[in-house]
Amino acid sequence: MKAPADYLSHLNPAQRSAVEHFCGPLLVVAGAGSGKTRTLTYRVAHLIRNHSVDPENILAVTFTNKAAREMQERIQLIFAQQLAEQTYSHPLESLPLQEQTALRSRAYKRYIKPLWMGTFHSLFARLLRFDIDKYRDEKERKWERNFTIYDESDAQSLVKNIVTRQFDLDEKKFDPRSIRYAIGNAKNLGHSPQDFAREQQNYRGRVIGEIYDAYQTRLAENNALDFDDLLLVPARLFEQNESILGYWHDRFRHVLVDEYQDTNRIQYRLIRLLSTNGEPHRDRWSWQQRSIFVVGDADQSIYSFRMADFKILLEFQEDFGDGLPDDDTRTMVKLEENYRSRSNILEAANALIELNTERIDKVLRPTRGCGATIYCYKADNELVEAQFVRDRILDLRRADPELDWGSFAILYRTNAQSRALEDALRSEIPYIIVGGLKFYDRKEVKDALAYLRALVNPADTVSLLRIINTPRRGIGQATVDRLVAAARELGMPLWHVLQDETSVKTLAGRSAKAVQRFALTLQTWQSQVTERSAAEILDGILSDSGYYSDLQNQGTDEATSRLENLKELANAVIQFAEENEDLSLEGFLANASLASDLDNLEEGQQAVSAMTLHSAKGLEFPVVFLVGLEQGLFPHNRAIDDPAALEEERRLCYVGITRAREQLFLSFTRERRLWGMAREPALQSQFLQELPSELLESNIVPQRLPRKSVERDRPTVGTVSATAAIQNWQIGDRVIHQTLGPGEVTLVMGEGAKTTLGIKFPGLGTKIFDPKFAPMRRVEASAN
Ligand SMILES: Nc1ncnc2c1ncn2[C@@H]1O[C@H](COP(=O)(O)OP(=O)(O)OP(=O)(O)O)[C@@H](O)[C@H]1O
Ligand SMILES: [Mg+2]
Repeated sequence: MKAPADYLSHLNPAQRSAVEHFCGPLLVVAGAGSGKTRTLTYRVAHLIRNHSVDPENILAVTFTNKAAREMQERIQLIFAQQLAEQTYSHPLESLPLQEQTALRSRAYKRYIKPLWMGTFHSLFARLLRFDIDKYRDEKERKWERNFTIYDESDAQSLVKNIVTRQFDLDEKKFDPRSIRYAIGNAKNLGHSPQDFAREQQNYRGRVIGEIYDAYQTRLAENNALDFDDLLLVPARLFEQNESILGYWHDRFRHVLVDEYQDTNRIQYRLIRLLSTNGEPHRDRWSWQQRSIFVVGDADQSIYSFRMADFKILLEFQEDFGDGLPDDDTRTMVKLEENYRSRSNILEAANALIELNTERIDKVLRPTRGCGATIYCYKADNELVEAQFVRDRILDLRRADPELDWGSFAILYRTNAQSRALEDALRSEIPYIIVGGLKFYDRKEVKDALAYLRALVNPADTVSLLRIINTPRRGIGQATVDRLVAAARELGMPLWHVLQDETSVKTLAGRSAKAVQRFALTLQTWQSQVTERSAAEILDGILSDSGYYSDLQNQGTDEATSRLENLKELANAVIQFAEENEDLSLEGFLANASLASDLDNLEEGQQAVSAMTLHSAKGLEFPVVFLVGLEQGLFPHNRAIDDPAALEEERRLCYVGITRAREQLFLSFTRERRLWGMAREPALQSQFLQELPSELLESNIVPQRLPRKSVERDRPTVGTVSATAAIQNWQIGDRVIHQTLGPGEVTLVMGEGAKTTLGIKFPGLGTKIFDPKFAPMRRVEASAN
């Protein structure tokens, strides 16, 4: 019998029961901040420590790479502490620093390294590195294990290339972005190009089907996968090949998933296949020595636009408990205490989410006392709003030295909102944009990665094309076109054509020389790929290709900053090698393609975090600013007339509020400049009105609408009587709508009781209403 583990004392009884549950399926459902992620983390430690599960047999899925790192650190600490007790009979913290480091490193090697812990994409990309060579797509095409991962912009440029060059279509009519989106959706539904084509009714759809088909061909030619493939290919592989599924099923005896409410159908398929080996029914016996453990909160489901479906969470018990005795407590644990937020913040969050109709009621009690009142600030415009945020951060820091920059988060609905905030913060406050300014999306970083990819996987024509004349080396577009055409004609990859003397000789003398020099530089470094470290190769290829000197010659501030970014990329290569004991370029490249936006946020980094609400999931901060609470912005314009979408926006607001531990600021503006247009009047978000007014303090004059007046579906701006509604509406009439604010009638259809109106709201476009039911009144009749 092992001594009880200390870490169990960090858990409440419900959390503990979830951690101690050994075999079979288990669902933990609970509201925000109730310790779901903590429970999952401790469970991994417990499986290893108490049930002697080999870490190799554990697959733990996190929502971000950062979350995976945090969990690993926590588990590493638990085992370092255990090793300290076993080896020295002393607590870890009492040992000399050197011993502590040695024990941590032993814990890392023994327990963390063999664990498979990460996002769906990173875990299944890793799995494909073992087995993708056994996969065949519907056209019997195959991929090699050194495949390249195309991120979104690579995928888009491939689509663009097909649209404009291969199909000779007008980019304006066949927008590569929306076609890539359609392909992504088809893939997420598991539809092949053939399935897709079969469903199309019109010409455009059929053309997109052909583009999809060509896109797949090009991916296969380039030995590349896009992000969707990282999940779709393993799912198909498992279904194609029983023995491969059998192997991984046997390997991952314990599967754990965080944020299960945002799982999509493909992710679900993977989890289900791995846990059940594809068998429809599992009895108690078949669950022996294995488990599936998921945690989630349907109220925080915010990724439906990426096909996430919280019904997957609601169906878990039926799904995995099928064949087991009908006993709720065996397959579900509820956590009902919130450890994160001050009670007043939690109360506001609970009151808001209760307005959603599509939800299951939950209990979420505070464990912490009341904190500072939530403050709601009305600003004149987005610049003043940004100044408010900056000034509050500075004030709070001055007042409380314990608050470091990392204690603050600024959350907004759309990425574009960050600019004004950045401008205000820049000179005085260190900040990072989580998810917006993607390091790996910067041009110079992408160029450098393309060089590296071309070295590792010369078949990767997309990367080759990106760098063939970057920096300019006299290989003009006409030359590139000829080379590409030659590659098609000869049926060989572009890379071979570049090295093929006969083809190169057909080019004009100067171009031919430039091509030869370029090919030679690549060849030289290619031959070093296995011998030198990734950092040396990066430095070497950027020097020899002339990339560095080109930037140095430019001498501008921008070029300097690009050089700094490339230096930072070299740091990333080195850091990756150290952390993963992996010196290979392939390893680094896979990691770089997957680097989630959230990776910009490092543990303990001294900076204010600014990010979209979507990126904030799972995180917590002592002080949170939730900005831009304006109707049309948040809730987003697209959601206002769609009840299901509006509920998702409300969940997003719930996620935002529940990120705050101590203090919450809300703000909105009177006017806002959006999408580079003139300033437009803005109206406060309905979510502000839905929060209990007694929990808020604000600078708003006149007073906020009393809470009672915002009960759903009850018009409150004026009383709309039947007679008032049946009036002679005319184009040009001015109205006030309860949530959308002032507007002007631009369209009148029908008459009397059957009138329908089109009303234009500044900044929101035209909306169609039945005046009998719309919560609005006429304030000024048209002069006509
Ligand atoms: N039993 C506990 N005792 C004290 N603190 C706890 C306990 N359980 C969790 N916490 C703390 O509460 C906070 C929230 O925990 P955690 O992030 O695991 O919640 P969560 O349910 O995953 O939240 P979210 O829904 O936002 O993902 C963390 O700071 C965590 O350390
Ligand atoms: Mg969590």
